Amino acid sequence: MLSPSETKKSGYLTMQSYSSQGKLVRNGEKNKLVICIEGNIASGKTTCLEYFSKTSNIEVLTEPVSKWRNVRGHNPLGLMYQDPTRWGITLQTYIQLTMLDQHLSTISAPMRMMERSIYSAKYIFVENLYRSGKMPEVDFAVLSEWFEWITQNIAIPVDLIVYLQSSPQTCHERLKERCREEEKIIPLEYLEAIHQLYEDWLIKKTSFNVPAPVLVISADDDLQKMILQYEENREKILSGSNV
Ligand SMILES: Nc1ncnc2c1ncn2[C@@H]1O[C@H](COP(=O)(O)OP(=O)(O)O)[C@@H](O)[C@H]1O
Ligand SMILES: Cc1cn([C@H]2C[C@H](O)[C@@H](COP(=O)(O)O)O2)c(=O)[nH]c1=O
Repeated sequence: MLSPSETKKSGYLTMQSYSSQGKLVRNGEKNKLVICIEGNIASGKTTCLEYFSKTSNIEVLTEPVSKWRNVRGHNPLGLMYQDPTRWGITLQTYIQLTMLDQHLSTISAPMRMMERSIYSAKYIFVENLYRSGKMPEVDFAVLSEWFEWITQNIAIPVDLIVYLQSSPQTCHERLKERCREEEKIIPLEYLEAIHQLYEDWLIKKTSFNVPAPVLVISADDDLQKMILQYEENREKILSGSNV
């Protein structure tokens, strides 16, 4: 372990000190806001990020789905949808790594808006695989140990969660329209299960720790109305506040 005075440089990451909770923290980015856009599959997260990417002084990070579809020639996302019991751990281990990589990468602007988080990968998707009986207990235990080690030892600050709250039916329609090959077999029931986990986490707050205040935006509207909502909420989002 590094002592607080030691510095370890690992490319994009300079870990130099510990927080008051004893976690490794990055230096120099204390004043930068991190906003995570959360929501069901095809709820409109990427579209929302595209809209805000036109604002100056915001860095936008979309989910690294292309990596999940192609790691050294393999497609863990596709494999997971074909056989979740066999490949769920493979996909979720890789997603956890790539999300951690995004959280720890240097922020190039005063504010970062990113799609989902290491938290939703675990609290929504791993949880869903496990609860639906598609992830073996041992796989869930190993992923949970990894997640707990990461979140207990590394500071992963999030200032605001913007929850795009949409009905599973809307997401199902949009998902069919988007037509990602791997997702063609997703039934409405899958989106309903993901929706319920999101609601328990971010609205009822009865399942897992919520790492930041939550701003809820209803996302069933057409694109024009969504833009109006984004404008109505612009100030809150850009100041990292839900009030
Ligand atoms: N408000 C909206 N009304 C209609 N279609 C939308 C809306 N927002 C996004 N879409 C479309 O729905 C699909 C999923 O949107 P996307 O932004 O990729 O969702 P996510 O990133 O949450 O998975 C895309 O085809 C997108 O063009
Ligand atoms: C974070 C996360 C995502 N997935 C799957 C769900 C979707 O098929 C894609 C992400 O697409 P979206 O349109 O951005 O929602 O990846 C998963 O299976 N596990 C996860 O942890």
